[in-house]
Amino acid sequence: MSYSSSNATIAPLTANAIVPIILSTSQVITIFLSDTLIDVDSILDNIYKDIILQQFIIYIYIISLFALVLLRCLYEFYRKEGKSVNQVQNTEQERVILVGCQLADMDETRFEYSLEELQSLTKTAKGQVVAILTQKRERRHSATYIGKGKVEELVNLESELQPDIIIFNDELSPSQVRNLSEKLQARVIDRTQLILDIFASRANSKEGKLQVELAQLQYLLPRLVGKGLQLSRLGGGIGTRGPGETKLESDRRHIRRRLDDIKQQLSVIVEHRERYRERRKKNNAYQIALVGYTNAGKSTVFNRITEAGTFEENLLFATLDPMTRKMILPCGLTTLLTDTVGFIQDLPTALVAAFRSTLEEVKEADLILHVVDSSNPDSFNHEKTVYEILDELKVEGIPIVTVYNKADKKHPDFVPSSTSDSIIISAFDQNDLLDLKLKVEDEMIHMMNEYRVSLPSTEGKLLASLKSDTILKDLHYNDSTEMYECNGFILPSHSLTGQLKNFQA
Ligand SMILES: Nc1nc2c(ncn2[C@@H]2O[C@H](COP(=O)(O)OP(=O)(O)OP(=O)(O)O)[C@@H](O)[C@H]2O)c(=O)[nH]1
Ligand SMILES: [Mg+2]
Repeated sequence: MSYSSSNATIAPLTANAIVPIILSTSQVITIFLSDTLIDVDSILDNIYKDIILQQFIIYIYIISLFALVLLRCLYEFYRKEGKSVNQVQNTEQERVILVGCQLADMDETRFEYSLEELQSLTKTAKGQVVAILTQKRERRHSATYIGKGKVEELVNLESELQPDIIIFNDELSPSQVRNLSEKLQARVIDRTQLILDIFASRANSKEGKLQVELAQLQYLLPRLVGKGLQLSRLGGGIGTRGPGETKLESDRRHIRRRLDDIKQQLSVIVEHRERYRERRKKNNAYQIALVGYTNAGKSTVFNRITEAGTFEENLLFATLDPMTRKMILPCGLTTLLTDTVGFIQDLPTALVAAFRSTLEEVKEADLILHVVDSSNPDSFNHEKTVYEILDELKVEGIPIVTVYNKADKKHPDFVPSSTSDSIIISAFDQNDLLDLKLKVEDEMIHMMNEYRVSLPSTEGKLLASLKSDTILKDLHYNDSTEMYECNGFILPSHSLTGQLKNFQA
């Protein structure tokens, strides 16, 4: 490090040693040069000033260095503290009591599966189930969901187990929530709120966040009691999480304004998505959609046949945003595969509405791959639920292949029940995935028209398109005619169809 002055360059740490030498020699220099052009005193004055300035700068430098080190230490200390506080918050699970009401027309196993599912949902929302309380009733109690005696039982259980939250297995009416909350200390939420909460913590894209917020506000609006009620809902644990930074605390009027705003923003995104879809259609892309019950293994299949990086986890609703990737079939044909949000029994209507635009992708598909988890004892009902939701979304006339997944741990009672074409695979088995691709190829051929053309060698571009855009079954060069003889299958709507007519064999 060096210090520069107008007269000299002096290393700061040697400056003090130089000063006495300069002082002792200054008189001699003054005698010799007294009558000369150089004023030695003024030179020495300047040197003194430089040295004082230099020392001042060194002190400032050392002080700043200390301050910086101190600040860094404080920053590191608080960063670590903050992290450990967050870690505790993340790992600290909320204690949950689940409450279910089995109606007379609901069979025992169905009810058990729905409670198991509620447990999985609670686990996904990072809750810890400490007790499950159930009751059989003709119909749900209009004021408190479960009967009076059962509510008393719940109150006692609550004082014994001290849960943070009590989750009811069905959607509660606003008055049921109110009445139950009056009797219970813990937060009362229903299945819908739990699902909305999971969606809120999963939403990544702008569209996903807006859709979840829309669903949450639509759920909240009829539940606001009184004008101007404040809902301080953020940061309170399960059932209180909002999408992104948006606060869910406000009055009705504000919520309505926000709803309009979200709808407006979503319509812009939907328009963009539609344009994108049109473009894909124009490019003759063959579109395949993966649909299925949550946790069936859609993203796992998607990742392994397209080598994309979609979030796959043994949690419900791992995927919220649809994702599309290229999938090349063994015949060389390029298709577009879309992974979608999982379905669930009693999917909150607000969510179905909010995710309608996302699921529009499915309506546009040429083929649907319906993934079913064959290891789940309730797979039959899962399949049924998916069909019901597809009906609700008005997905009609699209061929469906049922993909029974998780064959490696198939449930002993599992029997394929699909009336559509089906295949049993394990997403972890490469051969099975190849079989799935061949199955897709087969399905496509059923929808295609056969063509036979003879192409002159000058039609290299068309030949390349036939390879990537159609299923080219046979291609050979005929020496005598000097033509390429091609035989394959093409979608009736494909733009190449017209061109091929000119070269029909
Ligand atoms: N044993 C076995 N596990 C599988 C198979 N396919 C998927 N899984 C597991 O099932 C779990 C759920 O898989 P995902 O691919 O996230 O399921 P998903 O259908 O995309 O779920 P959502 O996004 O929630 O709708 C993960 O733990 C996967 O590892 C399979 O063939 N065999
Ligand atoms: Mg997924």
